[in-house]
Amino acid sequence: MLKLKPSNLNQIQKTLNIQLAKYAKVSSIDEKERLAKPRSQIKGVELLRNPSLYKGMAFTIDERQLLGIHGLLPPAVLSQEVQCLRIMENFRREKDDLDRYISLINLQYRNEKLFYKVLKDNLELLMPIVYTPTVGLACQKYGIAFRRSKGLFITIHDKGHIYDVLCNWPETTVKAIVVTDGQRILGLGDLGCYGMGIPVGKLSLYTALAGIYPTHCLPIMLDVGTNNKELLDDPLYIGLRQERVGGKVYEEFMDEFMDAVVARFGYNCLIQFEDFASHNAHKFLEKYRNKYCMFNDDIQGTAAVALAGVLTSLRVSGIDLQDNRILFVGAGQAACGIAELVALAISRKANISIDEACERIYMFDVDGLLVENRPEGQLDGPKNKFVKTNFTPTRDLLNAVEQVKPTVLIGATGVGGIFTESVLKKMGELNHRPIIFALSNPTNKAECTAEQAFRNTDGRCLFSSGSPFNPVEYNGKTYIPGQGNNSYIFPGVALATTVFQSKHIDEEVFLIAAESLSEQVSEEDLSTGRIYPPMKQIQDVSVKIATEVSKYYYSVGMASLYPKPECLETHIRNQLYDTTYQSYVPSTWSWPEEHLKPKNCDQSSFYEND
Ligand SMILES: NC(=O)C1=CN([C@@H]2O[C@H](COP(=O)(O)OP(=O)(O)OC[C@H]3O[C@@H](n4cnc5c(N)ncnc54)[C@H](OP(=O)(O)O)[C@@H]3O)[C@@H](O)[C@H]2O)C=CC1
Ligand SMILES: CC(=O)C(=O)O
Ligand SMILES: [Mg+2]
Repeated sequence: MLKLKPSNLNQIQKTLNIQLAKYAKVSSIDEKERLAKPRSQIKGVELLRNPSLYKGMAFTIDERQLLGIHGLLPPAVLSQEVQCLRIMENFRREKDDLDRYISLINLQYRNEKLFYKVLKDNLELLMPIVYTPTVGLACQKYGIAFRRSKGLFITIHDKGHIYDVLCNWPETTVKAIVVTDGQRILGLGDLGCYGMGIPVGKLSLYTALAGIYPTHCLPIMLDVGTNNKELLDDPLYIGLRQERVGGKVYEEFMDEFMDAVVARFGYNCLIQFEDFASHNAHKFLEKYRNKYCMFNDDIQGTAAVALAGVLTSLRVSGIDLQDNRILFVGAGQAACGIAELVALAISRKANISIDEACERIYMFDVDGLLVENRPEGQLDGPKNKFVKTNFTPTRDLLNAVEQVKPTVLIGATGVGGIFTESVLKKMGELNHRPIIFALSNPTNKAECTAEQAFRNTDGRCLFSSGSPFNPVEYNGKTYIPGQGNNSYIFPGVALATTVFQSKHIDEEVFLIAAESLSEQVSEEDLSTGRIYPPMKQIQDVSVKIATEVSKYYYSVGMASLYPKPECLETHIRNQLYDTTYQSYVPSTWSWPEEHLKPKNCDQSSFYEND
């Protein structure tokens, strides 16, 4: 019997390694292709139930035979383009937006590539369905809209076992999580477990607007109960039927969740906080921002999109940033987040302190203008730095506008119509080009409509809203309202963070994102009244934001991807999710025979007689 000499074993191994390394170089399958292949060779009916692999009638006859699904589909083979036509035809036939939402979400559950192809190709039409405003309606009606579970539901009763629940998620590579506890869903209040529509919707935009792989994204609902009585009585309610757990138990639950994510998916896993109640949003941001890779979209993402809108509008109004008076209506997480970032931008631009910058910023909350001597407790929290002296207390917004004489009016209250005709007219009287943002979502919570803003300011205002409005015809001119929504920011920030594996996201990132977004608004856009780039350019916008943010990550040593790619933008573009179907039939190359045998050695010398 022949036995290998141990010394020669090493040599064979070495030679083989070199050959295999060469081979691997030639045939290296990149991330995109690897993910597109049927994982673990999923076949048969299981393949038809896997949304990341499913292609519907686009499976070729060869694929159907090879994968054991021949006969399980109608005989015709359709291209993805024809499938898209069918989806859009059905979309038009649906009777209302909720039905359109349900059928699109069903498509996402069934065939991810087709869903994202259709969404990307029809962004202006479909964004208002998968995102605000319809996603708000869908959350309110989630018991009816619910078809199939998507994402993870972790309840307060899982406390002590959160890591185990995370281990039930089938994907091992999760790069981004959007998490909510459902307490402040858009401007709709506490929707408990029905709020899951928001993480699902936000992550759909991670893929559609920034090309982040859907398999890398995980929506999570932290169900700690709900204080919404209607939901507790709703027979279709999908969550825990109990009041919200708060206090120490809730905080311990959150701490355990953050640590469990790191243990399961690593320090680089990005955690986007979404639609928590204001006090919790601020508290968790302060507590976790330096310890985990996280950000709060309602505070920081919103801040960046609003600052970008202000910077762009100032190109038209011609007033330097530091010379503006900015009045916020609402002093919650969105308003305070924007105010703080604007203050940072002013202090940098004018070379003044943050306190001096805050002097240019005014706030009006449910109890009126933020002035000194309010009853105890009313001025606590981040709004405290914007309290003014020398102003008369008022609960009347028009009076507040008359006193402050703002050049910029920003609403983030969740109170529809609070910018009345007289408030808007006053803004028009005070300013040649008033800047008016009605940021509250969904549409019926907007502080005013686009039409009200343009009409009451003789078409002179620079307007944006959180939810989309149609173009407005006024005095023979068409005005295109901007959509001041954090969806212009979070996809690009998440793209840079996941591709270059930053372990933290600091405030500078949102300043950079805001500047980058503003710079991408062309003079042509401005001439039509747009203060944000058109929605159809948004994937490109996200890549450019990601490029600027990644330059910053490398400049301060926050990136973990080394060696640093030569061109950051090209590297980002190479990572993007591709919605075209991949072929599942093996390509025709064969393993080259000569790579299997060790070269330049006499094989007989490897053996010795037993
Ligand atoms: N466009 C976008 O990208 C985003 C939009 N939003 C929208 O902004 C809105 C607010 O969200 P958020 O900041 O998180 O909510 P919060 O609950 O944190 O803040 C709401 C604020 O509005 C104030 N308010 C309520 N009623 C009135 C009133 N009648 N007059 C004046 N102020 C009032 C509240 O006052 P008090 O503090 O005294 O209670 C509070 O300061 C929501 O509709 C949300 O959808 C949020 C994030 C992003
Ligand atoms: C857009 C968004 O994040 C919100 O309205 O809460
Ligand atoms: Mg939100």
